[in-house]
Amino acid sequence: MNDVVARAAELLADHRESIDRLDAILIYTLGERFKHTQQVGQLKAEHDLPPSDPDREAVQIARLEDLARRADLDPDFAKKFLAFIIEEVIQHHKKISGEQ
Ligand SMILES: C=C(O[C@@H]1C=C(C(=O)O)C=C[C@H]1O)C(=O)O
Repeated sequence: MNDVVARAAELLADHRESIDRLDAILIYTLGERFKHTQQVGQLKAEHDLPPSDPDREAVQIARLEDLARRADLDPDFAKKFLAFIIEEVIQHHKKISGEQ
């Protein structure tokens, strides 16, 4: 292996190490987020509140789009990512309330 190829392999390994570390942060962060949303689901079920809250979601989407711009992340991607997570949360809330 020449020096250039060896250096590229080193850089690749460094990037992959960072990616693995950040993926772990994402997973643990999502785990924490779901613990809170499960508690919200319990509260909603106990007080007969609907599983979804579109007004709250609109505020969250606007906030995340703004954060994404500041973080050099595509705001459309941030919006789709949040929508994907919220959809899963709403399914959990429906299950908790016995609606599903
Ligand atoms: C967690 C809630 O329930 C739903 C899920 C949300 C979320 O995952 O952030 C946001 C709004 C609701 O549609 C909530 O009402 O706060």
